[in-house]
Amino acid sequence: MPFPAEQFGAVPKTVEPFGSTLDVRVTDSSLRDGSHAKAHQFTTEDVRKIVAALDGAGVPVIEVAHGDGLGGSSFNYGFSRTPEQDLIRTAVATAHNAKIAFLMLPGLGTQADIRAAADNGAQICRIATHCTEADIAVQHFGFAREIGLETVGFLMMSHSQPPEVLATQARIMADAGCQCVYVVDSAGALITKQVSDRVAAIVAELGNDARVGFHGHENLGLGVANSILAVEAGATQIDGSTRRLGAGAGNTPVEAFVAVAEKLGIRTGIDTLAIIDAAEDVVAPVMDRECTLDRMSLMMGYAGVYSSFLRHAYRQAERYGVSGAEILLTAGRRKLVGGQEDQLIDIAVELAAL
Ligand SMILES: C[C@H](O)CC(=O)C(=O)O
Ligand SMILES: [Mn+2]
Repeated sequence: MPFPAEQFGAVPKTVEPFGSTLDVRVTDSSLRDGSHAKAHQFTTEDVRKIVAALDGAGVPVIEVAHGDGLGGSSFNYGFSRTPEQDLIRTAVATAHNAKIAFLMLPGLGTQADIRAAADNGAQICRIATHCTEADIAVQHFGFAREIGLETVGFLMMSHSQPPEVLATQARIMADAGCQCVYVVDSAGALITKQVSDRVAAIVAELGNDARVGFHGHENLGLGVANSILAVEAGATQIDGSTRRLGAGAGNTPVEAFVAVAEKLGIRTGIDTLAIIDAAEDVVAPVMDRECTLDRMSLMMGYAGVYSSFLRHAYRQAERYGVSGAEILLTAGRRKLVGGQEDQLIDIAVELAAL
């Protein structure tokens, strides 16, 4: 199989090897990307139950934060029920083996938020920018490394740029101290080869300077397939959410990815049967509803819309009595990006006036 663990012996000096037993390191994002699907209403008890189950199944990294990262709790993005640092503290106290990661978007979260998360025991700082704006994260990567955190960079809405642009942006992140740059399919719009080409371009650019990861959404039903293609193209970190608990139609389901990986001989270190049970018995009961590939989610993949817009679009459709699918199609045509949630209101108002 083309997934030798030995490849991690060659990681650059800035990147710690995963060890000799993993081919791919999975990050479960249910407690961060899933925050969008829960309208940011996670409780410490939800976190305790889910982290205990994921950690028990061998998930090596668990991400916890507001859906829009540290500092995301706001009028524009939606207020958190529980302060995110409380959620992070609970996750750290619960996990025996898993590392706890958090997300932050420069401009929303601050260095003080990063410091607080580190003080609360989080070990991995994931910094997300729109995929043409890596330069706004340079000081954040530097700071996170300075205080001893492992770093990940998210190039959001990666479908919107060609591989060579992403490679240039990945270089900016790696030079700033980012240890793994992710192709982030925020809209769930990437289709098979489009993933391979983007991952391969970044792998070629970064060489041994940093790893490459892939974060998928299920809006076109391709999360698992795209993630496997990412691994074949050289990605060594893969995101998913157990039971697909994430924005839009949800993320790559960790339990399905792990099952497929096992069959392909790709070692994730996760117990397939235990994660299948965790999905059914622990994560599903915490969800408001299943993350499904219905008309609205499919529209996001089809039109290239940021998955976190889903619940916002539902809300504005109801408020102004217009079609949610039309809101999303218009958002796709206008190429809205994360942070422009308020423009969904403008679109709904315009549709209502037609
Ligand atoms: C802030 C976003 O939810 C980050 C993410 O998961 C994505 O772009 O996808
Ligand atoms: Mn996401």
